[in-house]
Amino acid sequence: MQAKLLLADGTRLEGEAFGAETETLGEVVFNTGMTGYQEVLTDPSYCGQIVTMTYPLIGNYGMNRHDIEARRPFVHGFVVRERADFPSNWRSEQSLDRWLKDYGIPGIAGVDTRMLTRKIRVHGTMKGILSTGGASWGSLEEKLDAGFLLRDQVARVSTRSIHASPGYGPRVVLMDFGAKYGIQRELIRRGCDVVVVPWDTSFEEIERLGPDGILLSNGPGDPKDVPEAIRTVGRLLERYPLFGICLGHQLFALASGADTEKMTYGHRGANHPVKNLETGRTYITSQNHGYSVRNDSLEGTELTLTHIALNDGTCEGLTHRRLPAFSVQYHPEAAPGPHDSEVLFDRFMGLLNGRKQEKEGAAHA
Ligand SMILES: NC(=O)CC[C@H](N)C(=O)O
Repeated sequence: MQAKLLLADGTRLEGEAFGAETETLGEVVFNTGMTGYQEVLTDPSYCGQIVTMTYPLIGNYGMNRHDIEARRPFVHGFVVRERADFPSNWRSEQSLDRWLKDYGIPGIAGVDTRMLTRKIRVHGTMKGILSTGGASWGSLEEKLDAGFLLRDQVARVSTRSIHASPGYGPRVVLMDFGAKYGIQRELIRRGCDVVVVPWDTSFEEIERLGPDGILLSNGPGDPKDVPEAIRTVGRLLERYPLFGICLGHQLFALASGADTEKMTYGHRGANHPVKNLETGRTYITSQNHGYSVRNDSLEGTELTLTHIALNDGTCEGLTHRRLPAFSVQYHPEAAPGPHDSEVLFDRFMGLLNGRKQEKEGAAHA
């Protein structure tokens, strides 16, 4: 079956259909990871996006239950140069094609992904429509014109109810804006008592859960699309130790008076160099974002720029000067990606334990 991908600038790409037979509209973005397509497909931050992989062969190690990052995928479509029909790996349980079919996600293969990526690098990410159901170019043009990109992705991907992973360590309320499992895994590995709450949980409700600290998760879309969450974060910040990751980092910045902006084509891949300005060390990081905190908006706030991207100088990390709160734009949970930055979870544990001891000290005094 033939598949068609039409971009907002009029570019028409034809290829071979795989995955589900359907039609989907989304923001066309590219990811440069050589491996990790399974973690990419299941990262809820891709909700509403059609992802192009720049690595030319995708699907060769199949799909397994262990490497998924959320209860289901939210990505809208998948674009590859060549897909592997016969995966070969001892962990593989299913082919990429079968898995995409099961979740109703369309894919297109045989596309010149280098040309597509260069286009996005120059003109920026753009709206596109992908059809695997035999639609005509004319009907796709109409639908692309009339269709619009989602703005309510966080509400679509966040958990609907509060749930816990009990532990004996400090209690962390994880605000789920589209959290990857990797974040919870890192907290549980450190013994935390994790309570996951929906993105729009009120300050009062979080307070009733008695947290020792707050983790703001990654998530899809423009951080300014969730103003109620920004207000809640502003109040939590004054009260609890806090760690923000990716979208969580952007919400922390907005709640502290800084500003964010859309990037031309963003950072999506597993080898983005980031420099820690405090130590001078450079880390290789996993990233997936299309917005960033404006460095020039930090003046007049209580935030200090702690990390920058070495490719373009954009903001990758912040610390609050008065409060025990910090954030990074990249993914320390590293799924997919290098494990360089796991230490950030230890830094957060340091803040949590400090607070727990303070509380216990007060109770015994
Ligand atoms: N992975 C994320 O949390 C991404 C944050 C935000 N949606 C962005 O694209 O910048």
